[in-house]
Amino acid sequence: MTARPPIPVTVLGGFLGAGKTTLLNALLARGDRRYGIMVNDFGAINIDATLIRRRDTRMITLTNGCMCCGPAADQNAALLALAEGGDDGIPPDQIVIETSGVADPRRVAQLAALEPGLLIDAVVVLADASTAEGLLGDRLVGDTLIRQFARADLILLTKTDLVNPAGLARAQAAIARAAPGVAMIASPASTASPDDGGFSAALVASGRLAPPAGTAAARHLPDDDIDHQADAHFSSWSWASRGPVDRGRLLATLTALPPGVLRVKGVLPVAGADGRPAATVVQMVGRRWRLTPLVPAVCDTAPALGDTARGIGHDGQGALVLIAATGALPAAPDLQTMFDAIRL
Ligand SMILES: Nc1nc2c(ncn2[C@@H]2O[C@H](COP(=O)(O)OP(=O)(O)OP(=O)(O)O)[C@@H](O)[C@H]2O)c(=O)[nH]1
Repeated sequence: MTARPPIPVTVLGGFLGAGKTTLLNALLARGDRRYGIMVNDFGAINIDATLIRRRDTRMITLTNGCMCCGPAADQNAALLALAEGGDDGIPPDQIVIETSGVADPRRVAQLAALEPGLLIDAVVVLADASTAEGLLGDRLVGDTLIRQFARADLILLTKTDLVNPAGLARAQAAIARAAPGVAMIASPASTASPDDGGFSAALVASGRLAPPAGTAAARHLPDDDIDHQADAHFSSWSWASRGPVDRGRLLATLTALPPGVLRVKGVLPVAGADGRPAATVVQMVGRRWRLTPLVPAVCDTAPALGDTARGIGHDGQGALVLIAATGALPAAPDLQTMFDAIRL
């Protein structure tokens, strides 16, 4: 009997809204490999589980907290379930772990590496070219980004379409100062895109989604460099719409949020001028927001294990998660009042 070769595991990290789910969707859209996906989201509801368009893909979701600080047993039990394959028992060709935007992806990789059947092939950390410089210098969140970048095998600059060449050069310089010696690639702005099939797809197709040879194993920093309390620096608040919401009031509410709110994401039944609600993905990264129709996940396989987001986007169900540095999130009753007022 021949021993089964270890399954390669790619850990996808990067700060809140850097583009991890977009990249993952581009990867899945290629349909060339059998992926096992593990998604960890920060907040009480795993919105990413709804946004990942999986096809013939086994997915496990872990919600809340930071995977790197949560119980290793939970993460590794989930990974083992993925590695065993679905009902057909066929193991995936590759496992991709999307960490939450506040996690230390290297720590996630270190825990996964404890499993004998798995082989870490890369910790890939995404950097939003339009926000990286500012966030790296931010008193509240800068350390989280520095740690993520410094412990990466490869840094991918996303959103290069949103910056001019000088802005891109500043972002690259700031990241290089935070993570000296870590390989970094950016796509030409012409191929960057907010949608799947843009930057991420071009990157995946180019075969560059792997670290230069020899760097993957080299970046094992001492354990005391790990911030085990990363998730304590961030707070989240979630809201269930329980019915349709008004588009105009939603936008007014999003733009009225204080700048300390770093990330808003969710799926809501949004009613436009004709009054008919449509399941809509709500994305806000910093001050930049985007509403797009929900593309239903293609689920040829069993529902995601641990999927707390099932039902969201259907039957008038909607939910939003807000994330901010601890102390920067408005009081829960105030948020509740603001968002309750957008209901139809
Ligand atoms: N302009 C532009 N927008 C992008 C790009 N990549 C992603 N986005 C947008 O950025 C927003 C956040 O993208 P996600 O892929 O959800 O980011 P994420 O890292 O998974 O977010 P979290 O899981 O909350 O940390 C979405 O509105 C995307 O459409 C890009 O290359 N250019």
